[in-house]
Amino acid sequence: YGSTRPERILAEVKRKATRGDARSVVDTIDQYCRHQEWAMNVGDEKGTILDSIVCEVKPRAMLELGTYCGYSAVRIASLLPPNSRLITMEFNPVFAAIARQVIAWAGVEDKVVLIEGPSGDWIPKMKKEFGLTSFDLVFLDHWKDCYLPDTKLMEECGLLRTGSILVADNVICPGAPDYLEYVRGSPRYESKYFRSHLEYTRVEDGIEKSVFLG
Ligand SMILES: O=C(NCCCCc1cc2ccncc2s1)c1cc(-c2ccc(F)cc2)cc(O)c1O
Ligand SMILES: [Mg+2]
Repeated sequence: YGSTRPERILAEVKRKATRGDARSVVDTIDQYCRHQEWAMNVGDEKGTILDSIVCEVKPRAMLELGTYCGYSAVRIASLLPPNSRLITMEFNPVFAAIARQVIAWAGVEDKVVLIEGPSGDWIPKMKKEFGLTSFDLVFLDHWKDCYLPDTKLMEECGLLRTGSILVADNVICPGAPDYLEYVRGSPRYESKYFRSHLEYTRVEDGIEKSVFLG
């Protein structure tokens, strides 16, 4: 019977990573996905860029769109200051179920809230549901053609404040051309491209960091 790739990643984490050690969970997934089977985690190279931005911003309230197996949620949560929280959103219930277990194994479940469902449904509800005023940092790593509409929706719902930072994965591969054009062309954003590679490959990819100017 065929297990799914996320199930095989979880099995590897339970076999090789130390419970409660977020770093070992991240390293185990990177090793597995580099040497056994590729998977769409942000990965070690782009992950280091993400880490530096999380450490610089020290977000109290952070949103991740696209959880997958929980790799970046664990990476981010392990760097969050006390009393801060990552809300991570996953559309696919199979991915969400695996991610919950990966997040628990890493011992970061008290910093992470995983919500299931489509971003378009959730974004308008988030202020009320979570008693939020705005997000300090948003990591976009979900459907690439949703980056732009969801960014506009977050603006409309007042989830971004002057200084809120958007970090977008995969702006080259698979690519988010309409999103890039928007954040780079809009006077309401100050955008910067961090050149890197598609996770576990030599293919060019990159991360776009965009500061909302209000
Ligand atoms: O699609 C990607 N990631 C999104 C998965 C969609 C998950 C969603 C989450 C969610 C939450 C709320 N509302 C709606 C949605 S939809 C993705 C794909 C590649 C890639 C690159 C080269 C390839 F040859 C093949 C795949 C690499 C990456 O780093 C990715 O992130
Ligand atoms: Mg990605």
